[in-house]
Amino acid sequence: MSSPRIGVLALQGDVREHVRALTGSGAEACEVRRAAELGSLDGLVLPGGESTTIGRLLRVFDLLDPLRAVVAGGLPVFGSCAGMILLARDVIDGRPDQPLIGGLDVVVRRNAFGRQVESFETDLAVAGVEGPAVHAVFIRAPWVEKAGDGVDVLARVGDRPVAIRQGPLLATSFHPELTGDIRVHRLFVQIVRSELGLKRGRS
Ligand SMILES: NC(=O)CC[C@H](N)C(=O)O
Repeated sequence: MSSPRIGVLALQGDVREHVRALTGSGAEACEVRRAAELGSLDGLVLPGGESTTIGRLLRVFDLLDPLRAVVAGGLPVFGSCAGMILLARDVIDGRPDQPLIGGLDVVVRRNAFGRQVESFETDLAVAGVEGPAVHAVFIRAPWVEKAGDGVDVLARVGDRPVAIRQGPLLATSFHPELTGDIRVHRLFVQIVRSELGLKRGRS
């Protein structure tokens, strides 16, 4: 089977790490900066970084509406950390006017784990990821405060969802791209492949 083509939004954040993890998961990965590049993609990753900065750059580069359109059109998207915030329908403790792409029926709390533990690491069981627990790195991470019925929770810290899926959209509060364990990226590539299969079946 040919490799799915997966873009990584490359305005700010840890782009190279995602490209590496996607390539290791059997995808053809490319950096994306312009709306014209979205049309050729089978999937997209929104990296971690700073959601307010990425949001501002989305406006500057006229990417906000094109991204909303591809999400509404069913493109599989994986958002990690800041990427999860961008996919949310609303954010608590965001900056005023912070632009979101939306798509996931969730409200997230930005910088949710608080100052004293802004960054921490823990091992998590993630539904859909086989084998040992995933070592999860949280850096000023959000959590999911409210989720609609269509959202599957794949992992929690305490009772807070930190990995979720809604159809072709996947999001984690943590950074699977930073650990060298590419199983979450493999899960996303699987989602992309099965969406491609569905699309072919329909056409
Ligand atoms: N590591 C991250 O992506 C941090 C997210 C950041 N706190 C934000 O609001 O976007």
